[in-house]
Amino acid sequence: MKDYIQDSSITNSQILEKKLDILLTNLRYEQKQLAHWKSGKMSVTAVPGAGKSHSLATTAAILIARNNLNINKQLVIVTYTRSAAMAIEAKIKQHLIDLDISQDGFMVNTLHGLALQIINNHPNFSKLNLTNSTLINLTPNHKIIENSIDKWIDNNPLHYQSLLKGVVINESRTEQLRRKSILRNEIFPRFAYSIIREIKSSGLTLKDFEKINDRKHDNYQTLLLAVSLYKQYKTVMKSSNFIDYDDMIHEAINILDDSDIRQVWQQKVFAVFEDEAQDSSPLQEKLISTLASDHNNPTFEVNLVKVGDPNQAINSTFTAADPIYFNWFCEACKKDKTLVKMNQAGRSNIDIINAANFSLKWMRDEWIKKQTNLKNSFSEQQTLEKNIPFHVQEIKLVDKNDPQVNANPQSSNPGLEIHIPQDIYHSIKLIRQKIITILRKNRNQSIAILVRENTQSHFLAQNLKDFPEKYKISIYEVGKQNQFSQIPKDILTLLKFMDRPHSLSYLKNSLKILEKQNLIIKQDWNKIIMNPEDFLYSTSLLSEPEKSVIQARNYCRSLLKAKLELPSYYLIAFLGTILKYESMELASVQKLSDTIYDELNGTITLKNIIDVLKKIIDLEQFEEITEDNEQPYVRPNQVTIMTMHKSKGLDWNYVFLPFLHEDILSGEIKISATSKFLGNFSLAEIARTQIRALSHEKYLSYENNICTNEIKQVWEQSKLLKKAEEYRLIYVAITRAKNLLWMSAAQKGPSYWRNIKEKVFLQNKAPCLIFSALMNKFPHLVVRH
Ligand SMILES: Nc1ncnc2c1ncn2[C@@H]1O[C@H](COP(=O)(O)OP(=O)(O)OP(=O)(O)O)[C@@H](O)[C@H]1O
Repeated sequence: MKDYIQDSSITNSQILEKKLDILLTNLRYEQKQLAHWKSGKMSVTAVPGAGKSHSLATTAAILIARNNLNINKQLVIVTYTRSAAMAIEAKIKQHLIDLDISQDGFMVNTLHGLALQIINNHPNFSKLNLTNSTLINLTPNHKIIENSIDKWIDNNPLHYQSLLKGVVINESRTEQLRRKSILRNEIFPRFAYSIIREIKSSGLTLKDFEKINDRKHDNYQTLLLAVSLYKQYKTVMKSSNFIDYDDMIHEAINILDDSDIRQVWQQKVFAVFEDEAQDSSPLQEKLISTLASDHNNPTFEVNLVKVGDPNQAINSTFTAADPIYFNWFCEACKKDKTLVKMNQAGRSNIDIINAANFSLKWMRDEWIKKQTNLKNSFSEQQTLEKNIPFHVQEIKLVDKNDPQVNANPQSSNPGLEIHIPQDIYHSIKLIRQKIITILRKNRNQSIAILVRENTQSHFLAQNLKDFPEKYKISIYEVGKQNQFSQIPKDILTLLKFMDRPHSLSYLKNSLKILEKQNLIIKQDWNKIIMNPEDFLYSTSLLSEPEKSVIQARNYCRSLLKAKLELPSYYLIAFLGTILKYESMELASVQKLSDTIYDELNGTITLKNIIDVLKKIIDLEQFEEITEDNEQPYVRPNQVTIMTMHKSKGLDWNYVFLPFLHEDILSGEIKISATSKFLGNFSLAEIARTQIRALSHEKYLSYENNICTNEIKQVWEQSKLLKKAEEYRLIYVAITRAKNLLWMSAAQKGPSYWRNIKEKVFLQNKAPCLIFSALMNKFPHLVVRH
């Protein structure tokens, strides 16, 4: 390269062309198809590790250079998390620096960031007044949700009664009180939270919902309940002058309805590239396809490229994302011959690739088997077959002379180990030995232990805590860092209780936090605190409660005593001690306390503290103190402990997947015992499945029975979708490993992972189904201990 740069007869544009050629040559054949995109719609579906992010960044740089993109004509890249946006932006910038061209021909943004930019650019056209409104981060316990529920109950007494009645008839007054408390404080908040997000992202309007009025409904009229609660929420939000994150996307779409504004944006946008497109929703689709259209020729093909892997969709059971939209986009591109498949991946060793390919095929076959058992009508069966939530894909090794250094790394030992330790402590012992051996040989290796739940991360971290000192190996427990964001919310909950101890919900929420911190024992609080007064100040007329209840009561009483006895400026620090926070968490508590008192500027009362803290939480203004705010998940000589969900998009040399047990990885939706009077299902999940089905109807040419079927059938459907997502989660985890994938399912483990102390009772555990299938497929790699 240096030769031609120094050759004075070569012009700058020739040098640029040469550099672009090199960039292109360094892509694989499949990746080049993306880099050759010129206009129109294209879909790229790629196996894990195929280089989606890598080739997207290279393609962006080539397009920016070849089309002279600049601040007035930009390539827009949309991703789903801020960290992914930052990573892609850094890669593109580096290419542009190497190419010696300006860096303003592109923008990388999350969808919300993009929406905010549109709103801010046209403040006079926006109905949302971002300066006078409060942007809230919706949670199930948010006051707005509580208010919406209360209003809905007042306005819909008959519908409410039918829910209270449930399917288990019990008219006793105590039972009625209990049900009221559970509906109001448990079922409705979760229901409202999930349907609000689902409806908002569904792309459905209230008009769309009107058409379901005449259809048959289930006994609880779940869909109608969802829509009327949603309407109530909108009214309450409006009257409080609040907006939520999804309002911003709606508002950006509304602003773009204006033809002049649309023209400005469509002329500015060269094309839109969407990364992780399997996580898209109809609302997002609407915004980006508007931006990607040609203003002068609206019937022309959109300049839209979607890149994703449908088999890595792991957000659809807790957000409104749904891989089905990406699949449909791929189908459309296939017809137009603009579907690109990237099947070669250089990330992993061949044994890991074989395990991943086998797992995916097994998952798909299993799902089809289950689905066939659920045979509905013929037409439904056909639709379901078309919408199998696993894409047929096989990861292939890269060719010889691949541009990736050390592609498909080889090792003298197998790249897959399947262990069956005696119990979870034995698993830890094996993991410890293996890590020490790996890093003794080569300190440059990166290692991750991926688990299903944060409680398991914590257990692992506790059992590896001597590593930094004894073996000079760093331990990074990711969940622990993230728990810090919970600190202000937990403190607020306790303060609210201290302010109004007779509020049933405040008391219950506080008990849950004490429970989460392992300070008190988990129990059915609905029964115990039905009357807060009795619970807090029991009189001798009432029978002596159990020890565990007394313990909980003492904690609550000490909170109330602190309110009376401590100066207000000391309350937050006091709560940090009560909750037994550790050093880094306590530093965050101190920072929080300082921030609040600075804001209050002298007038410190409990009520004022609560008000300021609420504002801080709603505006997400508080940044906790963490060991490293950049959260470097992949580092040499470090063991990163995190959940499988968080691991998406990352890779490590060595990946450990311990505790692969069926009870935790079955994908069963857990229904709390207290809510069973409604039936053996989750009302929130029923509504989500129905809303999704209705939203799919917009793309299908016929009515989708799922939204009006009997609850039993809808529930079966919800369960299947959840199971499919759980399977995909394991697929994501498996495909993170480069050199070695170490899997285990111990024969004995705890029934409950929270707060595992020495000598906890262990019970027999069944391995999860995929683990058993892998054992059967690769018996020579199984180590029984
Ligand atoms: N053409 C290439 N030349 C060099 N390295 C490459 C090439 N393609 C991919 N890689 C490397 O392969 C690894 C995986 O790439 P990348 O992370 O882009 O894959 P991905 O498809 O986005 O993965 P995932 O599906 O897991 O998110 C990275 O280390 C990347 O640098």
